[in-house]
Amino acid sequence: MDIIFVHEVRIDTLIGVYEWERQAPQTLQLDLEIGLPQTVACQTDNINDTIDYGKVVERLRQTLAEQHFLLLEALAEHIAQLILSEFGAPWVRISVAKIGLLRGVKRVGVCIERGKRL
Ligand SMILES: Nc1nc2c(c(=O)[nH]1)N=C([C@H](O)[C@@H](O)CO)CN2
Repeated sequence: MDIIFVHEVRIDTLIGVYEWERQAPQTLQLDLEIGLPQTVACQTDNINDTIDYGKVVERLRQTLAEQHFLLLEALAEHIAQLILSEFGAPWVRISVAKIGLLRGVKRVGVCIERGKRL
């Protein structure tokens, strides 16, 4: 299975379990690995035969402007299901991190995998 990766995507969104976190957006850093359903684009050189990572990032920004979550886990699950269903990927790994939230910690977050590696 071939994999498209999109690393260090920064997106501002309302996220968090505490009231103060729902007053102002926080910057999240996302890393995505997306399994490709087929390898045909390697031969055809055609964007229509693969998953366009530009469209993935655009869709991420759109959905996180519209939907807000309490937990990083729920946000990661939402993104994973969106990529599996809308982009036809068989497998995804999604990491979502808050930056500089805890003193002395660069990033905190979650990483989930969904679907099947072909
Ligand atoms: N496993 C998790 N732990 C925590 C989360 C989370 O989303 N997943 N969130 C918080 C708070 O929102 C935190 O970011 C603010 O102090 C705490 N722990």
